[in-house]
Amino acid sequence: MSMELLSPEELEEALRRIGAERYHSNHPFHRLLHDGKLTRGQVQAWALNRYYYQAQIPVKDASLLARLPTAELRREWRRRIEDHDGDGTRPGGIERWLKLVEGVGLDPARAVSTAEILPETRFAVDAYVHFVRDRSLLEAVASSLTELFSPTIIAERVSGMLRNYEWIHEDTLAYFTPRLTQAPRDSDFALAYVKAHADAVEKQQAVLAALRFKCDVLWSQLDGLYYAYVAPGFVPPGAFVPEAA
Ligand SMILES: O=C(O)c1cc(C(=O)O)c2c(n1)C(=O)C(=O)c1cc(C(=O)O)[nH]c1-2
Repeated sequence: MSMELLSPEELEEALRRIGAERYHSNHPFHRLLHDGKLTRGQVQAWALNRYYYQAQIPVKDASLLARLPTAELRREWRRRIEDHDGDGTRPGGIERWLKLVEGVGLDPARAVSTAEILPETRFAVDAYVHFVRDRSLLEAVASSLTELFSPTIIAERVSGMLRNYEWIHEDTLAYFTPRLTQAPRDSDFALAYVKAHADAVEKQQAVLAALRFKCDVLWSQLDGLYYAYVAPGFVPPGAFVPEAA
């Protein structure tokens, strides 16, 4: 790996290469999900586990927000929290994810309790929250950059799932529609921040490592789902067990 100072454009290219190699769009569970190869119980397991990620996103954003030094930066980041928590009148992402859980046939209270999620989900999501809390502000911002790649996977997932599961309807997947505009807005801001502030070799290397870490957070959640619900199918004690189809 070269350890030269990259131009901002080269840094962006290096970040995008990490996404091309490591983003969870390359995971076999994602393919099975959008190709219609999963049973309803397996899709339920995905929705139930992914809820924990959704629920912790504003928690990690609140810890990041607290460290931003200016009103302008805080205003920008605050929007992310509102997107997920809602404003008391319009539902936010957490509430919309619960509609998805309900839409795939599970009681949303089972997602909210988090009692039945996989240990991999809990460890990976908690590691993300702790990373953002404990690392530099620059690394924390950089770890959100997987969102550069999410519009593509979301478009793939939504069209694939609507095409391939007759029991999934458009309103079930409504969670994802606002993400297609929120994610580019958020990641454009984070990318500009990172390109402006990663002005030394060590900072650039830390930024690249932060994005690799975050790809691992997403990847290991799908690994957990695959191991428990696809093959070999070892569901950890206490975790969600799909009803027999
Ligand atoms: O559907 C997806 O594949 C996907 C991926 C990601 C991501 O790349 O972290 C996020 C989301 N969705 C998402 O809905 C979301 O709100 C979100 C927030 C963040 C973040 O790191 O701050 N990532 C993501």
